[in-house]
Amino acid sequence: MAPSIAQTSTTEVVVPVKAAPGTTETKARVRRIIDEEGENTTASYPNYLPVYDYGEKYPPLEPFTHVEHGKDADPSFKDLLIEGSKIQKLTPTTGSEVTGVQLSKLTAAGKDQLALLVAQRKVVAFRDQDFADLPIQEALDFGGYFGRHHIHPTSGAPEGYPEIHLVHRNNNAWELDEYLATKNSSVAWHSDVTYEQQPPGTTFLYVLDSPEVGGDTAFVNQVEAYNRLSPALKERLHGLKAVHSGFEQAEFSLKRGGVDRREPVKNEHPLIRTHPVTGEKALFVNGGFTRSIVGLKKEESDALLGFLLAHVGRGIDYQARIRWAPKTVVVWDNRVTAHSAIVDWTTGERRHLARITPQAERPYETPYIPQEGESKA
Ligand SMILES: O=C(O)CCC(=O)C(=O)O
Ligand SMILES: [Fe+2]
Repeated sequence: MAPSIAQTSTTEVVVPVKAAPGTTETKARVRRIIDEEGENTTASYPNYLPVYDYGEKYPPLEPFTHVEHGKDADPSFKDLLIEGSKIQKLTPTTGSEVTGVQLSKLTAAGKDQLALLVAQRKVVAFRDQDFADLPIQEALDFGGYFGRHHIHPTSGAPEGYPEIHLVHRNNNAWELDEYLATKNSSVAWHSDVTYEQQPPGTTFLYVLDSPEVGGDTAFVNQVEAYNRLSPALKERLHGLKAVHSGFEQAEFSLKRGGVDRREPVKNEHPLIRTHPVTGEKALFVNGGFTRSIVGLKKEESDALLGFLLAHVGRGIDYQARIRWAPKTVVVWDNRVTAHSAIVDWTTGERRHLARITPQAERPYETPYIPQEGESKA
């Protein structure tokens, strides 16, 4: 029977392993899903099937200077939204869909404009892309323009390309049942790997296989989530920091027999972060990794964080939901959004996506300034 991939509480992928990790033979440590499916795998992109290398251990990430290309961008978008292309808003505040643009053909100016457009719209779906058909290294070279590649500590990757994070399920039905036995919903809002000191910015997810119906991805706009707060609460939240932790993800992975390729870390980030390109402020908390608010007692922290996460989670009036048509590449700004897979298909169809995750600046905040019409009282 084909293996199934279990989902962590943060929707990151964990390997299903039958053998204990940490054996000494290097060869035995590498488990390749295609080996288990056999050469007759029905994956459209077998080169993207996940490999988990138990032998690999990476040193801690070093700080680096992030170059934010969105700052250099021409706001006319003339090198991105070229003649014949079409852009359409998905909702008034959040998300756009573009046709008639081939991302892989963009010039440097076009890529700068891509970073700007994504910062403004938060998430943009590009249809009819050749991305998945490129050699994996070319896709990585493209993504590397936007920042240093993040290598995920626990997820599977295509063989030889640890910079690619994979989402892969091919026998969803029982897994969803198992998941829903203890949870009411599969929705798990998160921003990616925010436990890192420099979490990702402009991020790419492209589809390799997807169910005919279902398995969409939802994105919520955390600038809008911030804007909706009262001036009094905004002012109070400024200056506060929250702890973001990767320990639970690592623990979960190991418990399931998966890998942990780097020692887990915690980092403190401002609760309200400023986007370096738009100057917008965003509520920077997420259910995947934000654990507590620094300086508050436990009950206070739990209550405030609980309110903020519930606020983001019910923001259907500032979300966009992307349907994965074949050859779609979704680009989003992880600094100002959270997202969740929607695990709603029970047909056993394969869902297989690849993520390229350039890291960005260390989150920073700028002081609270009342918006026009806002008074603190
Ligand atoms: O499966 C999805 O729709 C989203 C997966 C995810 O959270 C990610 O790749 O960052
Ligand atoms: Fe994610």
